[in-house]
Amino acid sequence: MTIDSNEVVLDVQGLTVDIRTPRGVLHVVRDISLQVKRGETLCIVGESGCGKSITSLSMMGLLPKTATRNSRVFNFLGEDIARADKHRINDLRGNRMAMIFQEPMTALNPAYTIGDQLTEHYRHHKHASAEEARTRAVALLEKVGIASAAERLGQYPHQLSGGLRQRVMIAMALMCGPELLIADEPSTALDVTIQAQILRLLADLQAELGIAMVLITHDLGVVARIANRVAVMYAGQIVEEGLTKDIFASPQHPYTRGLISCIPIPGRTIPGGKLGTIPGVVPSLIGEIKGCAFKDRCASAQERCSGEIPLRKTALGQQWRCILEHEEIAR
Ligand SMILES: Nc1ncnc2c1ncn2[C@@H]1O[C@H](COP(=O)(O)OP(=O)(O)OP(=O)(O)O)[C@@H](O)[C@H]1O
Repeated sequence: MTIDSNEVVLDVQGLTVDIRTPRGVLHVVRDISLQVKRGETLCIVGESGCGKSITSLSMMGLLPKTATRNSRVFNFLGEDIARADKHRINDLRGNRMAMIFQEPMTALNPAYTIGDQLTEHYRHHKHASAEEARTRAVALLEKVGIASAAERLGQYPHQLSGGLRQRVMIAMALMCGPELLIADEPSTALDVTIQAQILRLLADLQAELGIAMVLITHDLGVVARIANRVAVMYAGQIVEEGLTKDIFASPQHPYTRGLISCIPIPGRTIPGGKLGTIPGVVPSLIGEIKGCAFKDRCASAQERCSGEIPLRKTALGQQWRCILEHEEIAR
């Protein structure tokens, strides 16, 4: 299929999300900007608790009631969805944008058959007959690699293995032909061989259908395998962003360097023969973070890291937030 790879499907500028809790307000997402183009996979990567899931839920309009979202720009296919009403968001969700969750059992209803769950949304959004919806459901189950698809329609989620349930979730997300697919740690709950199959399947479907995909992961190995671009999140901010090949070849932010040093890369010699770790924990998200959020864990931090942190860019579009010069950062 012909893909206009310059068409921006999702354009988010200056997104902030605060969550009210009994302990105080958590500033979970702090002024982030992201764009995803048609036919592209953007991976958002970072440690647990850095705001990846809340970022993805905000894109789908699925934030908890205790959350407040603000943004300068929040466009989906050129439409300002920050101002769209509930009815419009419901219409877009599941129809033109879809989400795959980490644990399919939380998204699948145990009381309904796979067939009912696959077809209900489609019939509602596409005004399709039961027969049309069934035909599409069988075709999609086959597409995601499920054998005896027609018979599977009559089964309940608990009758399927974890890997099959995740395939059903992917089929369900694709039923209405979405233009944006958001996958939040889609393979984390599965065992390693099934993980690889699910990621391969997602990558193949994304390429074949030309969908814009946002993949949330804490695993840089996953990023290396399927992302075109990567956004590294830390404490609610994007600290580095760029093409995957550039980020792996020349990571600029000390946090990105730390993450990369934690994974085995073929052909790389590891100093001392041991993979790295990043000591310390993510800072509290309550209150303001002065200067660089990573400074307390950064081996290269200096006094000026507590001041204003500039956004730097290469000519090729890689950007990062760090005040230190290249030669000041510990290798
Ligand atoms: N409903 C909620 N109420 C209160 N705090 C929340 C809620 N949802 C998320 N948080 C907090 O927001 C922060 C970011 O959470 P988020 O789930 O986005 O992180 P994450 O990077 O996706 O982590 P993980 O990889 O563990 O899912 C965390 O501190 C989390 O505890």
